[in-house]
Amino acid sequence: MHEEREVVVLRYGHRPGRDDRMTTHVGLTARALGADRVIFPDNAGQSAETVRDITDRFGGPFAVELRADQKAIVRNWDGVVVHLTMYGERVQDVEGDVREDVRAGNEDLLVVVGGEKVPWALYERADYNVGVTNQPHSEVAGLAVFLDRLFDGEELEREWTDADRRVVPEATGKTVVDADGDAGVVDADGDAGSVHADESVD
Ligand SMILES: C[S@@+](CC[C@H](N)C(=O)[O-])C[C@H]1O[C@@H](n2cnc3c(N)ncnc32)[C@H](O)[C@@H]1O
Repeated sequence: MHEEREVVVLRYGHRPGRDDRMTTHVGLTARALGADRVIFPDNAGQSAETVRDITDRFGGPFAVELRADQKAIVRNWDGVVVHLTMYGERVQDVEGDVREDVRAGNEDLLVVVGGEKVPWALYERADYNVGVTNQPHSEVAGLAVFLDRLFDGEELEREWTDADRRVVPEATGKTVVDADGDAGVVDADGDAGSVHADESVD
């Protein structure tokens, strides 16, 4: 369901230090699983840098924005707003309606994931409060399952543009090649060589 409509992930709230890794992973997951853009709070500059760096190396298109006005972004969003929360309606019950709303209205979609407590106004403004199970877990897991449901798995087939490097899927080993495919082998940090299971396992 991609076409020209934008799917944007908003990370609502960020505690520097404590949330750095989680916020970075929200961005990486948004990118890997088909969103067009992530918006981080403006105190999450380090996470933004990491996600941009991965996009430069492994491809896009994917945009990262830092914004101070989280409340206003949600309030003024011109399109559909989904808020992921353990208290929401079951994803399996509403995923079709969300897809239909986005398609029918040719609307952009904002997917909001929280960190610490989110304001009640977000529950009220959201067109859908969606639970990926009604059990407490993590924004990264919730986002991954929601995006995969939204795109019906099609995001797994996505092609990447402007990548420096590409992972070669294989049963065993860690091979990363130039994106052209033929200009030598690099490892994930950009050094020459490939890493196989007998040499190193992270
Ligand atoms: C540490 S949790 C906070 C849990 C919070 N009490 C809540 O409202 O979901 C941080 C974020 O993870 C996401 N999350 C946690 N459990 C979820 C679930 N079962 N379904 C969807 N999203 C979830 C929500 O976006 C939440 O804001």
